[in-house]
Amino acid sequence: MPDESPAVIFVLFGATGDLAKRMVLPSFYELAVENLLPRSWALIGNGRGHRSDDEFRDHIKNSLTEFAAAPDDDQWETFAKNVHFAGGGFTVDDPGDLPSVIDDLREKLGGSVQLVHYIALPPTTFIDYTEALGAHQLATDARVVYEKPFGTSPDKFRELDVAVHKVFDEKQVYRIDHFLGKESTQNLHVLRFANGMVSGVWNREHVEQVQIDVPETLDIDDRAEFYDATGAFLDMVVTHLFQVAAEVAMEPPVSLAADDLQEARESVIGAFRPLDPAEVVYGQYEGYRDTEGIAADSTRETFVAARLWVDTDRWRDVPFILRTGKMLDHSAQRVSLVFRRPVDGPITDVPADGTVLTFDLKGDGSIDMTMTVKEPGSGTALSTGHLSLPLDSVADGLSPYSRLINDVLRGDRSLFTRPDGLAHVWEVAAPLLANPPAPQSYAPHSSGPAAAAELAGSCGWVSA
Ligand SMILES: NC(=O)C1=CN([C@@H]2O[C@H](COP(=O)(O)OP(=O)(O)OC[C@H]3O[C@@H](n4cnc5c(N)ncnc54)[C@H](OP(=O)(O)O)[C@@H]3O)[C@@H](O)[C@H]2O)C=CC1
Ligand SMILES: O=C1O[C@H](COP(=O)(O)O)[C@@H](O)[C@H](O)[C@H]1O
Repeated sequence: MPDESPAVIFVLFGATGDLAKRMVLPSFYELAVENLLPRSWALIGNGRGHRSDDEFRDHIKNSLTEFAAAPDDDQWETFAKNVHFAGGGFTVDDPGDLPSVIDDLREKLGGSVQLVHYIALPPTTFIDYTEALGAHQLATDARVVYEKPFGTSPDKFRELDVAVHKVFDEKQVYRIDHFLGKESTQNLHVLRFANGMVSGVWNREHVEQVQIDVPETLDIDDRAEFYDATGAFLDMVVTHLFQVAAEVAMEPPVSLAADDLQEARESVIGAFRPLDPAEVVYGQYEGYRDTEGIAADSTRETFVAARLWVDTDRWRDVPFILRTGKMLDHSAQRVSLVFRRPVDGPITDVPADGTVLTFDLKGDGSIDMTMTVKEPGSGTALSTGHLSLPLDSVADGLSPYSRLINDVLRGDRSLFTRPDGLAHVWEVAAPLLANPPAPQSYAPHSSGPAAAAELAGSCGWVSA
């Protein structure tokens, strides 16, 4: 960043929490080490309790050691000098220590200062903290980042949206969905629009179905209370999987400028058909109810598979099959376009999953192609072959959270969600929330309920 960029004061609400230690703090440190922060900056952690600056610095150092890598001594010294803690909570009636810590830092940093508020708090508190930011004049010209989920039901979404816009202008708001920050997710539009060979086949004429498949081997033991109140559908589908589906389904944006890209992605969500509960399978892994903190009669889903339809000329009648769940037999984050088999010509016995373009979103990401080829040797038997382009072979990328926080600092909103898109998300979700199917039990470390396999039809789940 050039030297003339304004100083940044980054206020992390929920600084003592799980997300902060696993993602936000290590990412902020990564930006510092990569020289992607402005020349002058300060990080303020906020919480209800009191901690000294040094205690908070130790907390960050431990988080880095546990979730990233132990910091280099010199780099850590430079970083730690800019870190502060403002305790005592933050409410409309009592702002605690935060305003005075910000005032001191404004004076110390001098010149123009960009305030960035990162709300890494339980979603039930988003409205209170938003109102407090307004009440204590900390919203003017600031940027604010909301963690997901932005709302927990159609009504709660609307309430939150109104509360946020009473305090902030839409241009100040960054609703984060870290799946949009993944390298491979961004290649869904770059590969498509930069390669005529790909853009020409990105439609219903050539694509039989789209699969967005995010199985996880993880359990929920560390987050039992959050998970039992949330479930797989809200935790993963209305958030990450819908945004990724929109990345696949969008029409070409006017340009890749932030507003155009965001407009293309968010507006196609308006064409998602409300989910039909008959096309959704819920599952719960055996043993879930024995977890500490989970009610013995919980019907919370730990697995979802759903068929989504996108009613545009490009995608009409092409199923988008979404799947995610905990305690499954493998972990993956794959978006696959399964291509139609040739309808005429000399080769008719091509397997249903014989031509598949896959974007692997996990880690550094890769783009993979499965193609039907001739089995080596005599005869004309068919086989399938795979090509893989690991994205770390192209360039070193930032982790998704670092990438998105960097975008906030640069004022680029292209990879953040918009309220019109989210309003549609909740309309799509509403029939299922009103009438959820009973979860079917599945064995831990299996592929989930058998009924989910049927949703994928003759192709099967291509990442299985
Ligand atoms: N954890 C994860 O893996 C992910 C989390 N998220 C989202 O990030 C946000 C934060 O999640 P996470 O860090 O897990 O949450 P935590 O439950 O760890 O809460 C974060 C912090 O918020 C403060 N807090 C807790 N309850 C309240 C309350 N009722 N009022 C005010 N402050 C409170 C606590 O800090 P103190 O006691 O110091 O005040 C706590 O350390 C959520 O919106 C979540 O959905 C998104 C993706 C992944
Ligand atoms: O937001 C969430 O995402 C993670 C999976 O994403 P990853 O990229 O961090 O692996 C998921 O495990 C978690 O339940 C969910 O809250």
